[in-house]
Amino acid sequence: MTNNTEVNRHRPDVSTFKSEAASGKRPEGFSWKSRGRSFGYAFNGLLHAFKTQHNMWLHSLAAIIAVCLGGILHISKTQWAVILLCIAVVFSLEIVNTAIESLADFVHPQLHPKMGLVKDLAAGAVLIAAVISFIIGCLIFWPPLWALVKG
Ligand SMILES: Nc1ncnc2c1ncn2[C@@H]1O[C@H](COP(=O)(O)OP(=O)(O)OP(=O)(O)O)[C@@H](O)[C@H]1O
Repeated sequence: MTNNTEVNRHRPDVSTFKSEAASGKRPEGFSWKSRGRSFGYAFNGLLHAFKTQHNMWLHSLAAIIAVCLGGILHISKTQWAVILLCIAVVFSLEIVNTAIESLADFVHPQLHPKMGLVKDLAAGAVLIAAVISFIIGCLIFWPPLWALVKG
């Protein structure tokens, strides 16, 4: 369940957005300023997910372990690419899951079987990515780790 106080604390200041909308400035053409602002909003979402989602901490721990093992075991460039892709997919899906949870809580704060199913489905997507990533990690790290242990 998403904490509303946390949501409000990290929500971007939308006054600029509102004033632009009111003055009919939006949609605007390309500008580095608006791209920078857009990047700021995305970064804000990331920060919110890291601060409020305990699963993000677990994913971070797993990612740090994987990166350390990759460095220690000198895995190949292709293996690095696969590991980094796994990390990106798990983090991205967790953030999408958080977005769906927030939306569900906002649209329908009361308990409803459909809302429960929506959240279960989003959580299922994260679970698949995390389990498959774990298996990929084992496939990549186990052989060199075993060789290191055996001496
Ligand atoms: N509004 C709701 N109606 C019905 N069932 C719900 C509702 N909200 C949550 N649930 C059920 O409770 C489960 C957990 O929901 P919650 O929002 O706490 O997600 P979580 O992933 O466990 O929490 P967190 O985001 O803190 O890790 C859902 O997967 C769903 O089965």
